[in-house]
Amino acid sequence: MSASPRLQLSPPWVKALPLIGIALLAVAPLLLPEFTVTLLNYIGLYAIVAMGLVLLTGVGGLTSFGQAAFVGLGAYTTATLTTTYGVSPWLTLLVGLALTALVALALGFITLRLSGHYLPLGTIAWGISLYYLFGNVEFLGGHTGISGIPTLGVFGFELHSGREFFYLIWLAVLGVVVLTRNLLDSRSGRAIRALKGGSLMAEAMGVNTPRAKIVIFTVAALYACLSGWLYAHLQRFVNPTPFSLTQGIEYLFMAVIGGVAHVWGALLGAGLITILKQWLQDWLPQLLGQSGNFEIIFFGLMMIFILHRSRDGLWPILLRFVPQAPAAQRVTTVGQPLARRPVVERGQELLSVREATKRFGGLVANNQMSLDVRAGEVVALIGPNGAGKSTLFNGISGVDPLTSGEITFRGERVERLPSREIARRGMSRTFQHVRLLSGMSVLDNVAIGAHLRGDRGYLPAALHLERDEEARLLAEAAYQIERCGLAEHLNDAAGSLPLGKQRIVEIARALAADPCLLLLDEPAAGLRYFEKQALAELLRRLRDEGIGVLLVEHDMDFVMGLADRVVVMEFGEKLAEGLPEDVQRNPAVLEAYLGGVE
Ligand SMILES: Nc1ncnc2c1ncn2[C@@H]1O[C@H](COP(=O)(O)OP(=O)(O)OP(=O)(O)O)[C@@H](O)[C@H]1O
Repeated sequence: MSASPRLQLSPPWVKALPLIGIALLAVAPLLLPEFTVTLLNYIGLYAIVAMGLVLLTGVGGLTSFGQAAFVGLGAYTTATLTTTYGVSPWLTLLVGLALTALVALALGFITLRLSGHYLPLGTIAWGISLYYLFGNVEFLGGHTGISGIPTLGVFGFELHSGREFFYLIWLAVLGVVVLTRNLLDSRSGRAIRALKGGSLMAEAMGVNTPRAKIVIFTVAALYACLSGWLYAHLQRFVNPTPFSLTQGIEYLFMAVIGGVAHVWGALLGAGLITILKQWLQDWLPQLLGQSGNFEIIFFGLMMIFILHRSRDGLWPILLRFVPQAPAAQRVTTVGQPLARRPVVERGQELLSVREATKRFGGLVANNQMSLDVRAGEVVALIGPNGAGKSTLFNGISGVDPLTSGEITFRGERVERLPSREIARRGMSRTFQHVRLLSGMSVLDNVAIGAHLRGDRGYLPAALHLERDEEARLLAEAAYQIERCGLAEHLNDAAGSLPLGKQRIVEIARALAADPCLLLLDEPAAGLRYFEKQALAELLRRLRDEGIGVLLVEHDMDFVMGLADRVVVMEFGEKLAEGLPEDVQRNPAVLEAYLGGVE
């Protein structure tokens, strides 16, 4: 399958920017004074930590104030093992990374269950705890610290000076940039990007969101550990001060001010804050006539100002002055399309709901509701506002489980399964209130629907060893977009489309999962006449292919012209069920639902 997204050409100099940056970095230590090289070294070290925060906070939406403690873990591990036990620094890097991964997994399992402001508070708690651990444990040198940390040797060449160290630090920065960008540009990356504001939708598409959170938490901690390891061997001395909560806040400043959701924002933020800090530390005491950490006050004010002006930090502002990077042609011709689920024989029962009841406190939103859907039929679920239709959808799809009742999907009881497990069994849905990731392209949004059709994990993604699978996922997404009539919007931001089209994007996303049962919650709302006709035509084609469709819709012409059977709800209960023509003549339905109008 191939698709032809719009391809724009980018000015060659924009494409060359990273290469120009690398060339400048290569010659920098040869030309710049010692002081500037030292400053650049620190910018590199901080940028590595900030990059982790871009992933964790900017993209994943999980705020952490405790990253400095992980930097300390990396620094103290190598400081202790090299000075006390004479272990090779390269081995201590591996030990530090392993230890950090263990600590991050343990802390992540506890902390990431917290939501809202409890999560940042949790990170503050363990950030402070680790800091005091460094200062109070005797064999870690207490507040005096550990000195005499050996230099690093690379291929027999000892890195004694900052100039020599420069290349190692910036190689690490480059590595972290590449890993992060690779990770975000993948199936796993889409799962991570869905965490901020789209967890419920992502789970319904089969994403294991708790796992995604733990992974980015651990990756951010590992970046911090790497930075700490480099720091310890650059300074050759460690004490607890650089790993305090204040430094943790400063890392967050860097990520937020630079551009919290942008990989390059981490570099910008680290550079800006480090240079500003240096400058302010020189000048503010002179201006104010006394010494103190006045720069922190300045950074606080700057943060508030920038967040007022540009919530996404400075990087997006900078981008405005650069000719827009084009939407890359990401969909390519693929040899082998994704495998499809075996088709369920037409007429075979797909879904059976029995006595479904859902209570919200004292309110009974669904009361003893029962319905069936077979393969190759369209069942419409109708009823006045507040009848309980969306609640039933949420119960069936596992998004908000029932209070009681049974749901059998393809012969298996599923009412206690999480939504991602129900999705895995072939049920896919859209939402009444559209749940798209509005800043992401239509292509990426739809590709989330195909999440369960790939299996390459986070590590292959970071190393870009999953390109073949990724190409097939994107080709599938592009095919479904084309099938739903949105090919011209492939690379548009999903949030830029009118609401009606956003609903169609949701259908394409659901179809990308290769479902045997589709739950569509008000798919025709906001569509114009011809768009509704096209949608009805698409749903008829799906029915002919053997897919079962359960549809909530208020547009009666649309429903009656399409549905094979209609189930009517009122006050959470089933009022009537039957063929469209029978339901339309049912006096109870006319009275209660259609207000007695024929
Ligand atoms: N999370 C919730 N907490 C409390 N009450 C809820 C919740 N979700 C739905 N309800 C209530 O349950 C009832 C059924 O709502 P539901 O959204 O399922 O109806 P609906 O038939 O889909 O209506 P509409 O056609 O307007 O979307 C309503 O009274 C609603 O206020």
